[in-house]
Amino acid sequence: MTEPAATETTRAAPAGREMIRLEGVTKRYPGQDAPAVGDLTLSVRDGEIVVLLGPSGCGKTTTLRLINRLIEPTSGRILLDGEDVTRADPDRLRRRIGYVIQQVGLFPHMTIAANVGVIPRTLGWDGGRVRARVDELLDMVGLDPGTYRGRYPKELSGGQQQRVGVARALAADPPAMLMDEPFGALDPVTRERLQDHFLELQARIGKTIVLVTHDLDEALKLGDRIAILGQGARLVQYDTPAAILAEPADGFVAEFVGAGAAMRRLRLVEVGSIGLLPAGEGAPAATVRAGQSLYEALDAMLRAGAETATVLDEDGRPAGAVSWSAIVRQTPEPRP
Ligand SMILES: Nc1ncnc2c1ncn2[C@@H]1O[C@H](COP(=O)(O)OP(=O)(O)OP(=O)(O)O)[C@@H](O)[C@H]1O
Repeated sequence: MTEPAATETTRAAPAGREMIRLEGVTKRYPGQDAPAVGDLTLSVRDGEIVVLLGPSGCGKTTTLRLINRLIEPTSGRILLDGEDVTRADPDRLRRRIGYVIQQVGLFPHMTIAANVGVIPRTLGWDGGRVRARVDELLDMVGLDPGTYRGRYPKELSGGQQQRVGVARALAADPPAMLMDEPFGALDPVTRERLQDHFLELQARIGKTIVLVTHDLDEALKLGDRIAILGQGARLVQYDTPAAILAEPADGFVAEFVGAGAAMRRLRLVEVGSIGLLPAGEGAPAATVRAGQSLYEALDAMLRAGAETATVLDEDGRPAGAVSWSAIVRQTPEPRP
């Protein structure tokens, strides 16, 4: 029996035009023998989230900061929407690229509204327009403008400050956004919630995003594509989360994705995308929605002590069933 090819729960990488391109980019810090970034070529398409993933010190942050020229390359070219920005005015460039960092970096003595409005004010927008934009942005990141506009950063939780950081980065509606460990400083529950919110937001605004993390699960969850970097920002593999888990390019990547790659892959495959069995009679012990992942189906089965789970369609009606053995067949061994 042939089953339809499984689809990923993550959004397919948009096939759009190239928005960011690094071309043979090298960065050598003074006094360092090896370059922090050595001859890196990387292309990011319009509207996709690319995650830079790799061990500590491999050059992720340096790569990110080269894109908005907080760090100047030793050699190579960086293109934004086809334009060589290596010689562009850095201030103008940074207005076209939002930047979000782990420590948020809000101005402590300024209200939330003033923080979010920094760039529009530098651009000379009038007061009314800045205010309207600030309220729109706070709303967009899930903070009630009436409640938060006049507060100071220290009066907000870490997660709320992070949302303000994102609002500020989006203020001038830049086509691209750079995010350096944006959820790194948050507790696990807040981090999960903000990641989900971030994906919902991105589904609406479709920015081109380069995000740095050293957390594999974060990379798998957020990335349309993941660039796995080795020392000196050597591009070891650049592919979708599912492809990286299924076919690690070499021993370095295999070790990085580690044991658990097959389990992690289950999170990326939708229940509804594998061939379903007919739904059984009577009340099901375990149920799962078609849009949930095989991981969640397995979890429901384990909790119910059942070997199958009934799959419900959007209206909550049984659409079929998924079995333990069908899930096992969907999970090929990663290549050694
Ligand atoms: N300003 C600097 N001067 C000299 N060397 C630097 C400077 N900044 C970074 N480096 C070196 O460049 C290399 C890459 O650093 P970078 O911060 O880009 O790595 P990273 O992958 O972001 O690391 P982490 O995950 O630990 O933040 C490291 O060896 C680091 O010590």
